[in-house]
Formats: sequence, C-alpha cells, structure tokens
Amino acid sequence: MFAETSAVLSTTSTTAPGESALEVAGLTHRYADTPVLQELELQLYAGEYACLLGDSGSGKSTLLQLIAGIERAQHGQITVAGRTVADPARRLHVAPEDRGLGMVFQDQALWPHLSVQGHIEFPLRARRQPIDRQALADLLRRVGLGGLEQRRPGALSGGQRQRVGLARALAGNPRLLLLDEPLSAVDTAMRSELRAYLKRLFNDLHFTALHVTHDPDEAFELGTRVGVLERGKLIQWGTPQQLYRYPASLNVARLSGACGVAVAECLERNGNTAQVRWQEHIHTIPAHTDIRPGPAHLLLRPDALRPDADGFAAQLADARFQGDRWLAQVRIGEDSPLPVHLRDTPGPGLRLQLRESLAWLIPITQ
Ligand SMILES: Nc1ncnc2c1ncn2[C@@H]1O[C@H](COP(=O)(O)OP(=O)(O)OP(=O)(O)O)[C@@H](O)[C@H]1O
Repeated sequence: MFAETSAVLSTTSTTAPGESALEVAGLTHRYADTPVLQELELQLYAGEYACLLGDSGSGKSTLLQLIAGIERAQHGQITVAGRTVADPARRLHVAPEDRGLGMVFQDQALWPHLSVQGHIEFPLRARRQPIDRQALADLLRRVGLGGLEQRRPGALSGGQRQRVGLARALAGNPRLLLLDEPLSAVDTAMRSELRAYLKRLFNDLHFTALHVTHDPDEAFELGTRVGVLERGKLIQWGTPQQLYRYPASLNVARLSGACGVAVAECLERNGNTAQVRWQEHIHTIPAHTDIRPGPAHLLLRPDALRPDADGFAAQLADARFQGDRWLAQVRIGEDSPLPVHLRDTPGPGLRLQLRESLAWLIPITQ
C-alpha cells in the first residue's frame, strides 16, 4: 500500500509517519480589537487526519489561513514538517506557495476555463515540478474522476467538483493538507459519499490532514485526532476515544456522543479519582484535574449504568431499539434523563448500578 503511495505522490519529499507535521505554539490573533484565537497550542504528527470542530465564528478558518500563510501571524509560531514558517517575533513569514501545503476549500475555487487535468497539473506547473502523468491518472482514478480528465467544472456535479479540489490539493504531494469545511456546500447524500471517499483515500495514501468542520459526526468519523475550538480557545485536542471517555467540558461531552449529566457532590479528591456522593451512596469516580470538593457534573455515557437488582430505582422515560440493544433514557431521582444501553426490552421500572470506572467527573462551569 505504501509503495503505491509513493508512486502516486512522488513529486516532493514527504514527512515520515510519526514525525511532527505541524506545530502551533502560542498563536494569538485579533481582527482590529476582536480576539479571534487565544494562545493556541497544537501538534499534529505525520500520517494523522485531524479534525477541528467548532461553531461558526470560533476561528477555524482564521487558523487555517494563518497556517497556510494567507493571513500573517501576529503572535506565536507555526512550524510545518520541522521548518518554522511563521514567527512574527523574528519577522519570519514564509510565503504560502513555499510552505508545502495543499488546501481544499468549501467552494472548491475551481477555474471555469480549466479542465480537470488542467486543475491537477496546476500546482505542479506553478512550482515547476515534473508532471508524472501516470501518477496523476492514478490519483484521478482514486478520487473517482477517471475518464473525466477533459471536462470543465461547469460539466461536473457538485461532488465531482469537490473531488477535483481534493485531487488538485493532493497532486502537489503536500506535507500537510488543509481542508476548510470541504463538505458543507454539498447535499446530505453527497456529503456522506464524499466522507467515504476521504476516508478511503486517507487509508490508501496516508497523507497528513487538518480538516475543520462544524459537524461533530464528520469530525468523529474521519478524525484520528479531534480538537474542539470554542471562541478561539482549543478546549481539547486528542483521539476520539480520549474525547469520548474524558471530555474536558460539557460541550465536548455532548459533541462526542450520547451523554447524561447528573449533579453529584465531590467530597475529596485523591489523585486521578474523587470520592463522590450521588444518590445517597459514596462512589470513587475518575475526575478531571480541576475538580475540587463541592458540587460537580457527573458524566454518564450509556454504558456507565447497568441493570442490577440491588441498584437504584429508575423510571423509564424513553427507549429506542437499535438492532442489537436498546438505548433507553431513564430518570434517577432529580437528575435529567440519563442514557443507558440495555440488552432486554425495558419495562417502566428499572434498577440500575453505577459502573464507577466508566463515569467521569468535571467541574460545573457557567
Ligand atoms: N478578515 C477579517 N476581518 C475581520 N474580522 C474577521 C475576518 N475574518 C474573520 N473575521 C472574524 O473572526 C471571527 C472568526 O472567523 P472565522 O472565519 O475564523 O471563523 P470560523 O470558525 O471559520 O467560522 P465559519 O464556520 O462561520 O466559517 C468571526 O467573528 C469573523 O467575523
């Protein structure tokens, strides 16, 4: 698989898997008096597909433009494949075309007069790199554009145009591929088809990517690493499993999957766990480092509660059959409904036990 990769993308040197592909340190940015990014720190290794999740206006596009060099950095450093490309303290700003990056945009930014072939040759011609027609034909075939080489954008579907943008960005063999909401301008059916393409292409070619999106499903389906940006601050950056198991905030918990929230009383913290009172019992629960004695949010994924005849009394609020199990919503005491996976058809009254090691305690924040 990897030998095939180098045949397809052989025009510039790539970063070896596991080496640092991107480092962003202390990046702070403002437009006039408005802070957009605050002290951003992130690191991406070669061979990773990172997805950065954030609401509209959280600063996602600004970050990509700073990495690409389209926007000039004001504070902090950006290093791509071991080479610092932006460091305003040293007046260093490497031009966008010299950063070895590929970019895919929401609106594709295709040229109406250029054919598909013309588009994918463009970055190579611009950098005076040799054109390996066999490798480009292979790339077009991989993105499902084989046979459409002479078509112009006006004669392509939305999904095909998006794939031209992707092939153009990959043809230059970038050290890092930046994707700015690449699937948001296409309809739902096309979006899931393109997601599958991206996933297959990444598994085949092992490129390194930073993909920004506001769609949690997209981020958690594609990302080998996921970040959550809130109002210019990176709240968490980790594997999907880390975000699911140890979310840093309520928002991250909800973005990363079904999650119930209960209020518990932290009595004492001991290293990575805390003694917690919930439903008149004392539990030992894995806890966030900012946890202090007092009220706290107890986060419960659907597997954190299990049926047990000696457990708490719970009332069934709702249940949905999921093929091999039920996803029920239950009420325990005063807490809002909590999700629970159940194997058997649930009745109205249930008894459930807390699986302490699968719960997670975070501070209550405004
Ligand atoms: N060139 C600019 N001049 C002034 N303000 C800007 C400029 N570009 C972006 N902004 C502002 O900076 C903030 C962050 O914008 P940015 O486009 O980075 O967010 P985003 O997360 O990509 O949002 P979206 O998902 O809507 O594209 C917004 O409040 C936006 O209005």
